[in-house]
Amino acid sequence: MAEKVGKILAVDDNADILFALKMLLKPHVELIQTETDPERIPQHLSEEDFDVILLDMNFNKDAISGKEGFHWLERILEIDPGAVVLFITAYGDVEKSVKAIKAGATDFIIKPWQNEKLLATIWSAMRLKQSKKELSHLRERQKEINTIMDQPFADFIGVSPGMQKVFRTIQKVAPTDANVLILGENGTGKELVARALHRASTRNDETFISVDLGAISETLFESELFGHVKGAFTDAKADRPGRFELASGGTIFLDEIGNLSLPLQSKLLTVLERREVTRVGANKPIPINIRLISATNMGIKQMAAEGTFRQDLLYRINTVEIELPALRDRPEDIPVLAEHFIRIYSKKYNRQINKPSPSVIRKLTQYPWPGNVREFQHVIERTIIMSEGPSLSEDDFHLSSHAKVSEGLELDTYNLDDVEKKVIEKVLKQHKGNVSKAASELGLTRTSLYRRLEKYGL
Ligand SMILES: Nc1ncnc2c1ncn2[C@@H]1O[C@H](COP(=O)(O)OP(=O)(O)OP(=O)(O)O)[C@@H](O)[C@H]1O
Repeated sequence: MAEKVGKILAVDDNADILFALKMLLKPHVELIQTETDPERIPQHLSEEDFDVILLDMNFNKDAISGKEGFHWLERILEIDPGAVVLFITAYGDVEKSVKAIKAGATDFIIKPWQNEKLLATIWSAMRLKQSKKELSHLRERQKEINTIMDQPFADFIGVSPGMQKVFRTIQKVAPTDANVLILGENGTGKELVARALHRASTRNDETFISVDLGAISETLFESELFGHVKGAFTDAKADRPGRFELASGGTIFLDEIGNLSLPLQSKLLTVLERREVTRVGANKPIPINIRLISATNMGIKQMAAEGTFRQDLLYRINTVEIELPALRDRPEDIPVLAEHFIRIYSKKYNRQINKPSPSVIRKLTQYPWPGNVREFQHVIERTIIMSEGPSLSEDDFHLSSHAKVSEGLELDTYNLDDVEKKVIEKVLKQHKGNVSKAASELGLTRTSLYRRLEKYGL
């Protein structure tokens, strides 16, 4: 190792041992701090951020029980739960090493040691510390991102009886760890419900990982969800954890679960039953501890009855169901949502916009909102950008293009899939094939639109 890396604290009552460690480690590490008095450990920890702590198991001369070492291990982990501690003892045996590791030590070094072996153990402990640091850094980032992302839409708006019922269910279910299935059309706020459940759960300090199952291709499914080891396939250049592993301790949100093919449903079911994942190319399963929240806009019970969605998987995921009503079915929410988004976008675009007039609210309430709140939000944003004065008038809201689409649509069938296909074709044509514009018009995300294009072979 050319560059000196890592800071090490070695604690042993035998000064000769410490001297030998210092001589061995000095050429390789950034700092090797030695200490004969374990009472001074807390002070060292407060002064320096050590990567690895080498800790003697017996401090009293002739002691062999290791009790003192265990006491200090406990103290160190109290001060820094992420500390990486290697026990040193001359009396090491299998039983004690197992006990030490159970108590939170990372590994075990037996005196007298072989230099090569000792160095190898220290390097791997150092790598572990590095990944622990990265993980905690990622967690902090995720927390920060969650707060930032939640901020503009922190308010989950809804005064209608339908939404009030949803809020009550969230409050009741969030702390229970029960698997939740969220049902509702596109843009009704399913992801908001999932995040609200996570925030109100006991796991709220941990990660919330959202996976759009509809956007993951069949071939990448396992590697994305369960991870892979280096060399498992051509593009696997390094070990990589999957989403389940990343979500462990926290919540995983599987969006668009109804889009999974039957073979992938079986793979998912196995993971949920065993509560462990095996990275692609590995043979050792990794236990996972997750809260599962799923969502779909499809008629999943119908699919289960028809055999396109596994009944046993449905039972696994829907301990509790939360159904989000479509926006057209909760007109009471239109005025509050309008005020909410006007507040957000007038701030974003630095505009002074008044509360919407009753005639504007009437117009917004009469429109059927096929893309639900997402579409509503886009319309408000677009209208604020295009409007001139502080008051929005009815004419500022251009909702007619949607009406035209449906007016000009010649239907020779009422099969919903065929209707959806026709509407998509029409809107795409209207936007000259521009997927972003078409998606926005349809109140869909680009990914959702792409998925539909694939589904209908467009
Ligand atoms: N009740 C609500 N209050 C405030 N904002 C909402 C509400 N419902 C939805 N939204 C907003 O609408 C947009 C769509 O919501 P979300 O992504 O949660 O819907 P979804 O049902 O998961 O959509 P999809 O099925 O397309 O994935 C988001 O920007 C969200 O913040």
